[in-house]
Amino acid sequence: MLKIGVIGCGFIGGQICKAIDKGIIDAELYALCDSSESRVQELTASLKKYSPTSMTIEELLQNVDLVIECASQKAVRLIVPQALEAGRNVMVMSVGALADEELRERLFTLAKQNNCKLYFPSGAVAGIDGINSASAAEISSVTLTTRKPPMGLAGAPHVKALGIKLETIEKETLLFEGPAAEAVKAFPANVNVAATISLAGIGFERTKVRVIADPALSRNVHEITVEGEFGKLSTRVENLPSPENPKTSYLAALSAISTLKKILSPVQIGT
Ligand SMILES: NC(=O)C1=CN([C@@H]2O[C@H](COP(=O)(O)OP(=O)(O)OC[C@H]3O[C@@H](n4cnc5c(N)ncnc54)[C@H](O)[C@@H]3O)[C@@H](O)[C@H]2O)C=CC1
Ligand SMILES: O=C([O-])CC(=O)C(=O)O
Repeated sequence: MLKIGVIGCGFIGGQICKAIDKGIIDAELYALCDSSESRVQELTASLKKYSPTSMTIEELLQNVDLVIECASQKAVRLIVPQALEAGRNVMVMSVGALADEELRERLFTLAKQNNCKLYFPSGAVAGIDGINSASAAEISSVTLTTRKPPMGLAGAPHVKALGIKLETIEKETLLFEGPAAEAVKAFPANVNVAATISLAGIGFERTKVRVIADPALSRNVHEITVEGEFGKLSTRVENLPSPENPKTSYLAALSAISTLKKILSPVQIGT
């Protein structure tokens, strides 16, 4: 049975572990790692079937078949190269880290050299399947418009750097417009989806992103528009935010669970 190690025991990590524990994913939950040991202990206590071992990153990488990163972009830089060098397959949630071209090339090269798989779930958006298909021909433009309740953008470097007072925003306000390469640095915990879209489509420089704070919203809304030789594609999701971490949408955790099911299934549906 596939041995899984989860790095990051927050909302997404918790949902993945609970899905394995309930038997929704036919794999063994072997190890957990978090910079906060109390998070590991709380999550372990909530499980019924498995009692995964709390490990350091180095121990975890030596003991599992599949490493799941659901921690932070910083953690991707630290963990994923080591995991690939150790010959492990890796699922990455903090995809924004791959806006760094040097890191991206290094990870893709290591995956190839070590015969490993790197998985990037669709996350909180719909339409990655269509972008994948469309990219088999020319794509001329890709735009992501992300709207979140203002406090769902709290702590973002862009918000801090510009001194934006999110609590005083009274109407829909455009906070950022620019390439995905800049968006994922400006909002590292809000638009990882822009990185996934860039990887699937036309890259981090040509993918355009708009981030809007809207006090009228209670959901995280992501709209994608793609034009190319295939025609035009538009998607819109209205995501319920996680009650534990309002920056993250529930769909993002479900996409990780769904990707795990796909990895384990002999039947593959969708691009
Ligand atoms: N690809 C996508 O569509 C989406 C990606 N994300 C990203 O996925 C990641 C996880 O999201 P959530 O579960 O909502 O976050 P969370 O904040 O609920 O949990 C993250 C956990 O990782 C731990 N952590 C952080 N850095 C670490 C490190 N270097 N080593 C070990 N543990 C570390 C934290 O202590 C925390 O327990 C975040 O980076 C988030 O931005 C979130 C939503 C959508
Ligand atoms: O969960 C979401 O709505 C999107 C998100 O935070 C991200 O892509 O980083």
